Amino acid sequence: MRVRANLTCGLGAFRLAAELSLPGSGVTALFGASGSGKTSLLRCLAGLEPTARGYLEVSGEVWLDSERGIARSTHLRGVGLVFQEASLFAHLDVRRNLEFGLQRTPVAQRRLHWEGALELLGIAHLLERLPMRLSGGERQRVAIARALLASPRMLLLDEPLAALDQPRKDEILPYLDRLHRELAIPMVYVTHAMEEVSRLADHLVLLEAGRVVAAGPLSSTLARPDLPASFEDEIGVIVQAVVAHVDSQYQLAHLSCAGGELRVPQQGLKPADGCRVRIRARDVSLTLHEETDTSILNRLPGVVAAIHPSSHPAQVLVSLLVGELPLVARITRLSCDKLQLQVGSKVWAQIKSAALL
Ligand SMILES: Nc1ncnc2c1ncn2[C@@H]1O[C@H](COP(=O)(O)OP(=O)(O)OP(=O)(O)O)[C@@H](O)[C@H]1O
Repeated sequence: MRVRANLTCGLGAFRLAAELSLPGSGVTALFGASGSGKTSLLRCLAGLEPTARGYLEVSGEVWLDSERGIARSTHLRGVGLVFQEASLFAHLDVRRNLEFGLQRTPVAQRRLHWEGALELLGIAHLLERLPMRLSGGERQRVAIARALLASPRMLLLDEPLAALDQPRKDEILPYLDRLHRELAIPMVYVTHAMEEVSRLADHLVLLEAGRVVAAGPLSSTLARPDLPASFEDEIGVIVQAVVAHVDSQYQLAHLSCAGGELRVPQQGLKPADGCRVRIRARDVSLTLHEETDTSILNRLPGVVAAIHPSSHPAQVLVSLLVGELPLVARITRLSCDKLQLQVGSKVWAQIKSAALL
């Protein structure tokens, strides 16, 4: 199961040209600045863009092949769409909105059933409410459930959290996490919020001016030192970790990961919980010996794997291996020379900030 695409489309002066190979399940994030073409690409996948040309194959089915005159319409592609504003029918209660999703798919082709969708999105208690009596987060959960009840072959989400304030985002993110774990269909998630990408995505596509400038598994793509300058602040790694224990006196969670132990401010985690941590290159500094007289808690021994130029001539990006954990540090070229760093140098990575996602 894969998504293979080689798409172009022209919208006024803007031209999208995207070649992609995405996994057949899990979340692919389309990330890029405003106007980079994220929504246009999503619309091409959905069959909503009449100027789309090229080739698109999803899980072995050809949805678009301009050379062979194939252009499957949106409703035959079987995509679920969720937009920034939940487009529920205002005059229908939640139950009838959901039934609308369900009725779009014949019984024999239904893969997610009523109870399953209600449970997955935590909306069973909302069935009798009208959309105007739901919070923004609840509305989006209903919109996602409605899209899923149509048993789509691909779920496309266009900035589903962008219209929500932070508490509503925090309310809905755990449900998106569950979708991600429990659904076996590809999900494509458009956002310009790196926190959402880091938390939810398995695969990342970076777009700039209508082009794919990098694509691949989330952490290795973000760790690439050759990302265009506009993405340089995002360079770093996403670490998979497990809570080893929680220090209740200092409210720190001790996390075990491939590189050793990390300590991060506790956020309701329990021992054995899995979590993700984002460590940006700009938050990692290097020393030759372990510095113990420092406020920085997270200090890990590693070996320099590569040194790359950065988009600013004053800086370099140093790729490290801390045990089996790759890390990237952005330091000045001057410091790199002063510490005489080279491939194989032993260093201590000081992590100034590790964001729990
Ligand atoms: N129908 C249209 N006609 C002309 N230009 C369009 C049309 N739709 C989009 N564009 C242009 O195409 C470019 C890409 O737009 P798109 O919405 O795909 O970007 P985006 O990355 O999703 O941006 P944002 O994050 O702001 O939503 C923009 O410059 C936009 O102005």
